[in-house]
Amino acid sequence: MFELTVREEFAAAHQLRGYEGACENLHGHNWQVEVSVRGKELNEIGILLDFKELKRALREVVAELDHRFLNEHPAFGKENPSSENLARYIYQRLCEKLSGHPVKVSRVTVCETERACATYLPD
Ligand SMILES: Nc1nc2c(c(=O)[nH]1)N=C([C@H](O)[C@H](O)COP(=O)(O)OP(=O)(O)OP(=O)(O)O)CN2
Ligand SMILES: [Zn+2]
Repeated sequence: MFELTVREEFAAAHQLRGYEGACENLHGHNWQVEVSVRGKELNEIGILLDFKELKRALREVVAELDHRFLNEHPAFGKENPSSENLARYIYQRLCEKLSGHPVKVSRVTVCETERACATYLPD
């Protein structure tokens, strides 16, 4: 089994509805996103999935979030744009984009800061 990992970042604002504290107020983060995919079969030149393709897919997903007020994004109309929900959303969008490739998304980590991260791991 092989695992590839790529990273991206985006800047966005959010507020956590129902949070008892300052995080209920509008504020922003420079979010860091780390994504890993797994697969068993390498192609004829020894590649599981071209990093270029993986980075492109992640950039496309991140572009939908960058410089947005995340609470107004359709995915977060009801669910809070917490790091946990963002990680799951990015996982779901990446699965769609990578469906034609011989890999499975194995984890998505979203960090609000260097010291606070949430990871979504599919069952
Ligand atoms: N499990 C989660 N907890 C919190 C989330 C989250 O998405 N998942 N989000 C927040 C807020 O977004 C807040 O902006 C972050 O709060 P915090 O990490 O406390 O940020 P501080 O800079 O204030 O951290 P300190 O280390 O306490 O200074 C809150 N929790
Ligand atoms: Zn926050």
